[in-house]
Amino acid sequence: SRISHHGNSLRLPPSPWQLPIIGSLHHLHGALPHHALRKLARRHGLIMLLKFGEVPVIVASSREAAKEILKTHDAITATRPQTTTFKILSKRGQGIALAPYGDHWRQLRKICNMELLSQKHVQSFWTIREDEAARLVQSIASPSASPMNLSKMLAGYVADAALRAIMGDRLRDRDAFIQQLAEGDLFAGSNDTSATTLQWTMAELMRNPGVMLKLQDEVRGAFAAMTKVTEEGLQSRESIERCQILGYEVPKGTMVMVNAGALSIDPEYWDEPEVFRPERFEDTEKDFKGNEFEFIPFGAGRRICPGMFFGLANIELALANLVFYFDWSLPEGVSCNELDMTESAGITVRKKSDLWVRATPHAMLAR
Ligand code: HEM
Repeated sequence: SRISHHGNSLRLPPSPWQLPIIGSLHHLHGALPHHALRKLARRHGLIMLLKFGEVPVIVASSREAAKEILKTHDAITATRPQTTTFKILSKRGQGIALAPYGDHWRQLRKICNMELLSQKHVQSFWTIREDEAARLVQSIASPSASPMNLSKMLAGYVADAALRAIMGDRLRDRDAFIQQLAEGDLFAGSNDTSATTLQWTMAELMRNPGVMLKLQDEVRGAFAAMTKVTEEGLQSRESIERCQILGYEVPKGTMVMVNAGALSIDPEYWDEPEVFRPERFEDTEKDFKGNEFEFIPFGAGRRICPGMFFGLANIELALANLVFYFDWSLPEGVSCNELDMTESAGITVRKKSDLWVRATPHAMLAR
């Protein structure tokens, strides 16, 4: 369809059919939102215009469109929509992640970048991380005949490591505190993402014993001479001005979404994208830091995740410890191909069911 601007007729992106009040929302009903959006994009194009109720939303599902939004027009699209729902969710824009692009956000972002989440600060928390990783290893090593809920243990590790970095100490009533924090701020972005990444990674490794063995060999080889594993070794935006993306008009105030999940499993850019094959990154220089728009797990542009180094540091150390110290197996009667990999809906796509596994201490733990 077309709109008129100063007498010129401008081309809007294609849209699926809409209903009067709910707009395009019925197209998202019944499936996980990121799956439904990917399916719609296949039918209507790599850039399409939806309506979430009254709110116009541009969804970009190609590398080129993502680049135009997150690089060329980043200053125009870096704000967050201030709809009533967003205001409630963001406690009127006080938390950084949902704050509109402006002075309040700039100040919060500065604190994140210069203080808590700077690479220098993140490095300085290494003793906390090593300490928490050691506690995780100890709790896994405690002898028990029954399988353990690894999802829960990983979530606990991530929360303790983050809390100690932010607050200076572990909390006795951590779980209740997390429940409160999960509603807002910095902390929710930190915990869910890192714990979920670790849980999916371990689940994929359990399903792919060949990859698990390779990773164990690598980590055990690297740390063989040492006594322990050490550190040494979403999104939605809004346009504040009108602009054009791939020749299509994006009117001022349109919500703009880059479907980063769809890009990261698009066969156009990836060979067998749904197969867990970490080796695919061995021979490429592919960057995950917001420069290659088919792979932006931390976003890109002005609103790129400020907690990238913090998250990666926690994830890498925990994963290295898990595969260094233990051999892993599934509970009796569950085979690798039967492992439940169902996703659940949410800002972070969590694993629906917890990961239950058995850990056998590797010989190195005895040293
Ligand atoms: C695996 C771990 C993580 C992943 C995959 C991840 C991913 C993301 C993504 C995709 C965004 C949105 C970027 C955009 O809108 O363009 C984001 C924003 C954000 N993340 Fe993370 N994140 C992770 C860990 C963390 C951690 C550990 C922290 C804090 C300690 C954190 C704090 C934030 C904050 C504050 C924002 C909002 C930034 C803003 O709006 O300016 N994240 N993250």
